Amino acid sequence: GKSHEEREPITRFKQYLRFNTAHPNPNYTAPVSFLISQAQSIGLQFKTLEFVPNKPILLLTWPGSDPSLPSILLNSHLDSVPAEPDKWSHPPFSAFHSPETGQIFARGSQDDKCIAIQYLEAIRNLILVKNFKPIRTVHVSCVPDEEIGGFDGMAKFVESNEFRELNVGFVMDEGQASTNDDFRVFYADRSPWHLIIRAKGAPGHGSRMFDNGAMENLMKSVEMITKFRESQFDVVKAGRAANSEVISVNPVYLKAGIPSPTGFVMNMQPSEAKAGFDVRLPPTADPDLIRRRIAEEWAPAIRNMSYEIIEKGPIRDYKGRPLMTLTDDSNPWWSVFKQAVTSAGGKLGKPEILASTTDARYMRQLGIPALGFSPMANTPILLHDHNEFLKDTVFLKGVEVYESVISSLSSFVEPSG
Ligand code: MET
Ligand SMILES: [Zn+2]
Ligand SMILES: [Zn+2]
Repeated sequence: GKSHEEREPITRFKQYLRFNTAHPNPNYTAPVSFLISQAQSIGLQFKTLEFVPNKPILLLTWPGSDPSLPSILLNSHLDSVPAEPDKWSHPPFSAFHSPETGQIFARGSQDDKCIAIQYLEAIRNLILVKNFKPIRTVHVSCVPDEEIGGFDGMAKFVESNEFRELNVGFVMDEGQASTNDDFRVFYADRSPWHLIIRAKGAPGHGSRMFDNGAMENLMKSVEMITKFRESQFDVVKAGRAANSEVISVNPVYLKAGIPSPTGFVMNMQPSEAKAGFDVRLPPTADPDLIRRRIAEEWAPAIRNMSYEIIEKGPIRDYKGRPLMTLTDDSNPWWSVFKQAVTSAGGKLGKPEILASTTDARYMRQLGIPALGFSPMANTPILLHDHNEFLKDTVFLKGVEVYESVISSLSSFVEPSG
């Protein structure tokens, strides 16, 4: 059996997982109070910033001995995507802990409540057990609304004086689980667009065949988009690129038809139809090419189509460069990070582009190097999925890895001269 001490980090993880932070109505107040009480018990400084009412940003600070050096920021988000409880084997905010397998089931267990608690547990051990003193100041930020684009969260934070005053030199943010022994590390995210295409057309009797109906117009577009999607996916299936290195265009909704009390009117062809797509662009993709394709092929005005592209955040940094952090010897942070993972007994896979998107893009936009990392090896990738879980042993190993990473990053002083 495990000692009481060993179980405590798990207890705190489960407590944090039990706050219902799912959109569209995430509870931010309770988890922020909980994290503040954790920070107080370790002796960290804390403050909350509210750039938008009821969207708190929690900032915890562990002052370094040389506050003139750029600081380290460890970021995570407070919010979660929704869950469909009926489709889960345990309620998504119960943090059910299986005594047989050690799996802890909860929405947010992988994405990304694990890292918030791991950061704090690692810092707790460094302060209370190892009596470690950082040279650089270490900040932990817990931000709202990442899952809906971060506009009222990280996007506001990075524009603030409070952020500038932190003088952040290097950022760690969330990554993704690994299904093998290696940990994964991410140097860039794909940029998300929401694409909505609308078709208009002649209405008519359900029995009639005619040209240019709204459904026909929309479905022609859906076919073309499907072909494009297949062309990208074929590159992945042929092993010539990773999922995250191609452009994905996935249909997420279809809306058409004339509602009736029992469903839809079946003998009328509607005059309007629309479809929504989640589009993700790798950092080096040319957004203008895809914009042109949308205008000319996917939603051409000549087929009575219109469209809306909602760009969810920046795609280039302040100098117009793709949002990427270097993972070679020219970036000293990379070497320090890599060495720290290795010395904790971890193995790192080849640095990757993240298929999804994180708040790290807002900091990369400022030119600050940021790596995505969630130390979960031998774990199925369950973010945004049913029955999201993390094993207790994997969680605890992650705490050890962060102890090494945080102590190394905060001790790193660039050789002078
Ligand atoms: C609309 S921004 C997207 C944020 C979310 N983490 C995702 O990758 O889907
Ligand atoms: Zn996340
Ligand atoms: Zn997510």
